[in-house]
Amino acid sequence: MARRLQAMIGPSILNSDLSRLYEESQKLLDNGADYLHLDVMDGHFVPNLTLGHPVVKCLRNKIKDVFFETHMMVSNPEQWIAPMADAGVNQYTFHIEPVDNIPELCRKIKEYGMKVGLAIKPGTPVSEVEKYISMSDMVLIMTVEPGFGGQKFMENQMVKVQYLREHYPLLNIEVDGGVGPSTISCCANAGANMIVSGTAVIGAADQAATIKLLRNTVQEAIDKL
Ligand SMILES: O=C(CO)[C@H](O)[C@H](O)COP(=O)(O)O
Ligand SMILES: [Fe+2]
Repeated sequence: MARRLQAMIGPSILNSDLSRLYEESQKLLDNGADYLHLDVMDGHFVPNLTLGHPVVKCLRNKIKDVFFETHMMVSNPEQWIAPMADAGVNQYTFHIEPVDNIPELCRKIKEYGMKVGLAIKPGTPVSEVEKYISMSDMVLIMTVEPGFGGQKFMENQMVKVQYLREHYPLLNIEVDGGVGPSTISCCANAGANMIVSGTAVIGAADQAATIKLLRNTVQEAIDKL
């Protein structure tokens, strides 16, 4: 059977009550999340700090069979490959902007048994990431400036998603930043299939219904491709 794109919702726990990281994560999964998007910041690549591999490892000890993606907003992504692999991360998504040898990093991430995600900031042209698609499992198009949750969705980034979907029909394309019920159609129609949503899901009165709405909107758009 031919491979088919799948709509997947990966909530970001960035704006949740981080003192209850496990409970908040488990609640998201019980409410239908397909994977967890864990935002790692180093206070250098972005002006904020979040969590690192020790916390991811503790979370992994409590949540066994769920796909963990770490979104590495760090200046030296090479440094954290081994610790994140050891922490049980499934996909290591890094920003290409500060990296000199992207193929080498992709190779090393795979060597450590993780999938490769390539992320670009809003100001980075899609041509910069296109060169490395064959070495990756997913491309992340940021729809806010990385660093903080709760920002406004940048609709002008959809041209990048459209371009990638048109040229790479089976590529996993993720969007991240300001995505929720009011912006999901835009992402779905452009061709994104992996959806990160933080504030909109965490703050939803009905988390399960919100996750379902996001996934259904994306799956319907994919099925029309
Ligand atoms: O990478 C991120 C910020 O740099 C977060 O994943 C993203 O902001 C999700 O949160 P929200 O949906 O609230 O924007
Ligand atoms: Fe993120």
